[in-house]
Amino acid sequence: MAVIDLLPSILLGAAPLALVWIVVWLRRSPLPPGPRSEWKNRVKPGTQPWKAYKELAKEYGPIMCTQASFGAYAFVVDTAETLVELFEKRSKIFSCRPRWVMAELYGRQNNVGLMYYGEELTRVRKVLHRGIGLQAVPQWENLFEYESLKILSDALADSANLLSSVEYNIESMVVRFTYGHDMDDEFLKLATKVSQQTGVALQPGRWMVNYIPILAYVPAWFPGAGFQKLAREGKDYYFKLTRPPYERVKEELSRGVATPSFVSHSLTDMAKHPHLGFNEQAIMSAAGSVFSAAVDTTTSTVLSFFLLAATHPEVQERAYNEIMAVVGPDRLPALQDQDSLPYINCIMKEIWRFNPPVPILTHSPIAEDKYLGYRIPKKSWVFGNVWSIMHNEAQFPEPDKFNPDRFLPVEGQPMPPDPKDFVFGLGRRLCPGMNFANALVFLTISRAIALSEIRPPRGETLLLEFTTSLISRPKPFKCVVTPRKGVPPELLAQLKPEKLKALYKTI
Ligand code: HEM
Repeated sequence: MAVIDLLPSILLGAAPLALVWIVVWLRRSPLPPGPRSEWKNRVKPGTQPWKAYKELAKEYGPIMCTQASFGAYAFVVDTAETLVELFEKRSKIFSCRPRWVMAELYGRQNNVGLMYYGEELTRVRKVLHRGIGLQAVPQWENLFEYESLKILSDALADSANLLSSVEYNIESMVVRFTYGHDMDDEFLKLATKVSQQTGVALQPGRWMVNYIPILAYVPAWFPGAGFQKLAREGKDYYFKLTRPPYERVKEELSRGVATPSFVSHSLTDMAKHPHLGFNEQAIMSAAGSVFSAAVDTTTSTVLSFFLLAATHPEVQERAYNEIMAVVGPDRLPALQDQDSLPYINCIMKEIWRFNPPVPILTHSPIAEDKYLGYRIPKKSWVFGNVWSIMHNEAQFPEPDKFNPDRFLPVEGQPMPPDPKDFVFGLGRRLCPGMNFANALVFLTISRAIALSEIRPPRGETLLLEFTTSLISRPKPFKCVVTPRKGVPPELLAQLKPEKLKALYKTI
């Protein structure tokens, strides 16, 4: 019998199935409300999208569907409650990253920040937790001590170059911590190049392959497949940045001459504690991710401190008085003092609230889910608008005012949300370097206040403006850093190059 003769029976048999499918499809929950196609008119390129989303959320509510392109939906979450519900309470579902095929071709899936949810991510995050988590912080106390003093010493010596010196010092510290070596120019050039390339790979709307993943299989010689050549080049750069420094530590460790570092500790742990399940690829990925994750975010925080301190001298005075009352004039604040310095902690929270270094978190669900009766499809993009949550007028009155007092307890009044619960992310993607960053930022701020005064250049008014980028930081500004009057010379002497050199040797 010919197939054509069977066609009526096949169609008849398939009809009920098709009917069931159509009914299920029609009865699906709706998508959340949102501006859809109008979205592009409401979020102007080059302006901070987190502010536009905040305005849109006033019309559309705590979760809105902004756009859909090639079947991928994008949602923006605007309230603390919804973000905690999705990213933290349902973190089993919402802990993946959206698919960026171009970033995969660039080899960036080895970078933890972009890695998809799964076994490999769990393993790499375990390596990171052991190496940079809370229990690892005391081991690196001398590194933080050194770094906080070096940043201040350079700021006092040449405040005109504050922005570049802060960034350079943080870069050097991260390399020293990760591999136990001093950073050289070649590493810095490579890291800068890799970071630019990652930015290019992630550019929204630029790569057709992000929308039509099958294009990833088109060979490089095929007309129009120039992206393959770029991606190959990007992959080679990433390899050069992450493999040789790792191999060098491994080789030094085998000869017993490795300086303590994240990599040397992790390799030692792998050999001594097989039950941890570490492997070399996971250690190399973890180490290769630290630089990009740590430098921009920490630099943003320290620069925000200098800008906000310069524009708020009264905050510096109150913090100085607290340090004098708790620590006294004869020594510098140390990590152990943090819990006894509530006002300094309020300043840190307010800096992170005022300009969260990562204003928007990007997660993706591994399965379809429902929230408030709305459907959130699998693999969609879910943006957590941390900036908006940190500028919610109900919880943070006058949100555009820098006011550390808002975090001091007032009898009978509820405390506002702690910015640290949001600006470091949530759930299974929570920043593993949070305690590391906290230690460095606390020492840098408290020591800068104890030893110096930070002011705008004479006759100038500083603007509190921040960049529009994945990691937002203050726009270029100038401030003047001078030694505080009356500080005992022995304390200021700790900033001298020879003293710093001696401290560096103890790390
Ligand atoms: C003030 C400084 C910092 C801030 C504000 C910050 C913030 C963040 C945020 C928001 C995320 C994404 C979380 C999410 O998607 O939910 C993240 C991820 C990450 N951070 Fe940090 N971070 C800082 C410093 C550091 C430092 C010092 C390190 C390392 C020493 C570090 C290592 C990482 C890594 C490896 C990831 C990727 C984790 C993953 O995707 O699973 N961060 N950080």
